[in-house]
Amino acid sequence: MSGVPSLELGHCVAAQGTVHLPGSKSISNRVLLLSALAAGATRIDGLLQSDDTHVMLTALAALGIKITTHAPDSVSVQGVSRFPVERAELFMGNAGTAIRPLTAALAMMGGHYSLSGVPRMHERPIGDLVDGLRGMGARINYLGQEGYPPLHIEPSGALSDRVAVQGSVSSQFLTAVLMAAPLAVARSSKALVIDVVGELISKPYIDITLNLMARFGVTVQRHGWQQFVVPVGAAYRSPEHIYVEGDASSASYFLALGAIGGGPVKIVGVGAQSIQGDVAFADTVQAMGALVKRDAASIEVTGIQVARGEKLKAFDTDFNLIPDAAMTAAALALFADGPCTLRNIGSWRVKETDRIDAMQTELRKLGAQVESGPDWLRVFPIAQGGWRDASIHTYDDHRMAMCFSLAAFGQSRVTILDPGCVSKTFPTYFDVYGGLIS
Ligand SMILES: O=C(O)C1=C[C@@H](OP(=O)(O)O)[C@@H](O)[C@H](O)C1
Ligand SMILES: C=C(OP(=O)(O)O)C(=O)O
Repeated sequence: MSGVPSLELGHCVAAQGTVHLPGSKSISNRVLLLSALAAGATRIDGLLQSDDTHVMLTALAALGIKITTHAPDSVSVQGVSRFPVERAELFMGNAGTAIRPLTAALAMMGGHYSLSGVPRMHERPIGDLVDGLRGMGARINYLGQEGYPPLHIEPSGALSDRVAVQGSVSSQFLTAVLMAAPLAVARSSKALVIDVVGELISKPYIDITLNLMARFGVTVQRHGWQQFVVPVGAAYRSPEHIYVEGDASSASYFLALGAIGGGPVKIVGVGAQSIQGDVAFADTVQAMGALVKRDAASIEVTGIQVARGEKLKAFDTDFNLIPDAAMTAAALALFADGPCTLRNIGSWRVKETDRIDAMQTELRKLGAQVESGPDWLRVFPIAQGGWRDASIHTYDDHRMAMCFSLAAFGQSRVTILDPGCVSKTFPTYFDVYGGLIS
């Protein structure tokens, strides 16, 4: 798909089949970094192969980490207590899960590093993380605009045993400090107390972080969402083998396809035992009227209304806990029986693009009435005869491309521009999609 300027989607009436999900982006990038910082070697299977994991793998290799590839989705990482390479310029693409945790780890480890990304990455805030790290003694300078990458990191003196991190712009700042914390604990021989300032968003991603840190031998003491303590003696130990479960955000497109395309669509790789918050998107499609069956590691959706010629039920929902899968709900709203409101999604404005503006602009092209505010979006379904043919801009945002593939179930001709942008998290998305629809 890479390099293809556009993809015209045929009109679809049905979706049915089984999808084997690619590995979770959030888990893959966390596990890669934790393996690099752990005593011993870790074999990782089910690793996501995409732009976001590619930049993390490339950065770790540039830092001197030994990575052996067994198969495209299987690597072994030899952990270190200090990165062997003490001077490096690292390119982080547009991967929030790479640049933010690596910034914290590099700031606490010593060495001279610069981190940069694609132009959009230089518009995505990192100031709250840098302020927190500077507050504990790290030396970080901005190479461009204050508050945004690119950054330069220098070795610091003693690090304090207390750090405050703002949680209201991105949970990735807290994740970054948590994952790097054992490095600070090792240097100071004191527990590290992390205070969260402001209302923490996207909380389930912190659960992923704590779960994986525990699998690498570090148990964080947690006081609600306000304070986290990483104890004296905390040090990562390899669990030897980690299997990465399927990506729950990627699952959302297929859950939605099952709902609007009749199904059954079975998604293998995430299920009731998933550690990812985005599996809760199955509750959204269920509340909209689809039939959902959950097993430990799979979910099956049947769009029972489609057979009855009914529409999906409208919703008015706070999506703060699942900001990525929430975009799929905005696309599903086109097929609802009334206006659908997505609330508490302000973080959309600082992701791959301003997703509130982008969604509004592109949904309107199809004929939908859309309203929005600083942190909300309301989508009115498109009535019979109201659909318009449209070329959908994707703003280099993988989720825009994947969400708008659902519009092929409407009554217009839909063309996705720059479909290759799905390579950020799901390079084979349109092949998998093509195998389900008819
Ligand atoms: O920690 C993570 O793996 C992620 C956290 C979320 O970001 P925010 O915390 O910025 O909402 C999410 O949108 C992103 O795709 C992945
Ligand atoms: C926000 C996203 O990515 P990132 O990890 O770059 O923040 C996303 O994948 O929707």
